[in-house]
This record gives sequence, C-alpha cells and structure tokens, in this order.
Amino acid sequence: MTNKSPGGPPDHPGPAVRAQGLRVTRGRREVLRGLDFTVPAGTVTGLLGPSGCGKTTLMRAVVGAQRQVAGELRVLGEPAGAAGLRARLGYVTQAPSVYADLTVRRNLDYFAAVLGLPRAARAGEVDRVLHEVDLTDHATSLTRDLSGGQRSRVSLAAALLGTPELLVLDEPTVGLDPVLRRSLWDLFHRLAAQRGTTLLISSHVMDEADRCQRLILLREGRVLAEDTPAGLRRHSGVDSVEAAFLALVEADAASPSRPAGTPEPAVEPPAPDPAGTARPPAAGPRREES
Ligand SMILES: Nc1ncnc2c1ncn2[C@@H]1O[C@H](COP(=O)(O)OP(=O)(O)OP(=O)(O)O)[C@@H](O)[C@H]1O
Repeated sequence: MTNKSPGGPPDHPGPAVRAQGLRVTRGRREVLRGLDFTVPAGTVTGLLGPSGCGKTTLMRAVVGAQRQVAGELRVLGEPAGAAGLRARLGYVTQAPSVYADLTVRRNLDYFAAVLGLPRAARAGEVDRVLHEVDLTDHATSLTRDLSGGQRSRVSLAAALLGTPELLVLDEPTVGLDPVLRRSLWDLFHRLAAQRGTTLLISSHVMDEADRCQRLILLREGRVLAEDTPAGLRRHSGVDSVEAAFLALVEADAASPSRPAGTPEPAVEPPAPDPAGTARPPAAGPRREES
C-alpha cells in the first residue's frame, strides 16, 4: 500500500539505503568502523558475516533504533530515524516481538491498528500476511503455544502489514526447517519482484548467500566486499561465497592498512525505545538488545 512503483518509489529514485562513513559506538567499542555501502531499491540484499561482526548493529542503525551513530546514513531518501520513515519500514528482530498471551490474529490486528490501517481493511490485511507466512491454520492459536519458528513468523507477518517499502530482517530463517526456509526465501523474492520491496536480510550462514541478489560482507565492523554472489566468486576465483569470504578475510588480514584492535567492550546504556522509528514489531514486547 505504501509502495508506489516496482523498482523503487519515485520520490527516492536512488538506493533504498546509502551509508557513507557510518560509525557506531557501543559501550566503549567502535562496532561499525566507517562503512560505505548501498542497498539498491527493489533488491534482496544479504548482510553476511560472522557472529559479532556488527550485522544487528547496522540494522538497528538503519531502522533508527541505535544510539551513537555518526557519518551519513540515508534510508528511502531520508536520514535514518526520521519520523516519516516509520510506516515505510518493517523491522524483524532476532527475538520474536509479539504478545504471548494474544492469539496470532489479535496480535496482527493490534499491530495493524498501531500502523493506522483503517478498521475495515484490517481483517483482510491480516488474512493476507497470515497466508504469506503460512500461518493461516494457526490464526486462533495463542502465540505462546506456538513453536519458536512459528512465533518468528508472526513477527515477520507483523512487519509485512501495510506493505512497507523496506524490510529489515535480522536472521529471519534461523531455526527453521529447510522447507520453510525455502518458502520464506521465495516470499522475499516475490515481495521484491512484484511489489518492488527492498529487503535487507542478515545471516551468518553462508549457504544462504546465493539466495540473495546482492551481498554486503561484513567483518569486524567493516565492509569486506559488496557485490553479487556470482561477482564475489568470480573476483575471488573460487566456487562458493564461503570460500570467497575466507579468501577476502585472508587478504584483509595480510593488508598493511588494516586498523589495529579496539578497546574491550563495555555495555552501553539502554537504547531509546525505537517505537517512533521502526514499525509495529519494535513497538510490541521486545527483547532489550543492549
Ligand atoms: N549493548 C552492547 N554494549 C556493548 N557492546 C555491544 C552491545 N551489543 C552488542 N555489542 C557488541 O557489538 C558487536 C556487534 O554486535 P552485533 O550484535 O551487531 O553483531 P552481529 O553480527 O549481529 O552478531 P550475531 O550474528 O551473533 O547476532 C559485538 O562485538 C558485540 O559484543
């Protein structure tokens, strides 16, 4: 509904996300260390890298939920965190952000109301997203009675309400069986191809890389490479993205320009509530990530 044309709405013809010199400090540690990257509109872009490299931090910065962000970060043509982005973004955190004591349908109806969808349109919209995440048969189940993977899909369904222009999904396929993983990836590609939605999807599982059209490889808070999966393999002269990543890591470690290590981490103060910037899943009960 908010998406106006496939391939990118006309009011921001550039990339969906553009970062220049993006730096984020958490506690005393600089977690993102001067990132330059773009996420082209209407693509499925994977954010890959080992645990702790900064994927969640980058996503939190994109949706405006992260403190201590420096450098330039533009999202759908606006500065990250701008109030006008709220209804245009969907963000799914690693931990499901839904009310355990409500049914799946009531959860989604609540989030649809928070989004401002007209009452008359809500039931149909909820039916649509339930179908998209394959939870129609569980609409009347209490969310606490669902499996972990099913609860994750309720969060995803909430993020799909209102058809956001940019979906930021933090490891959405973790813990899902192969059949479900494939059906979610099919859904992600349908959203990009049919509605022009841009998807930024994190994973630390390299075998998911080939499902993406573009990749941003992250390591220790820096961008190692930004390319298509085929381009990465070709440039590294190897036959898998995982091997390309390892080759890039080796080349990076050998590089004399590599910055020295950073101080020990310290826990940062709690982040401000992102309810004013991210969409409903972040407005519901959510894991405190600080
Ligand atoms: N609240 C915090 N205070 C201080 N440092 C933090 C905090 N949260 C995360 N960090 C540090 O920031 C770095 C990046 O964390 P982040 O969660 O962004 O990584 P990630 O790539 O998403 O990891 P994973 O794949 O395990 O989810 C890590 O070194 C982590 O220890």
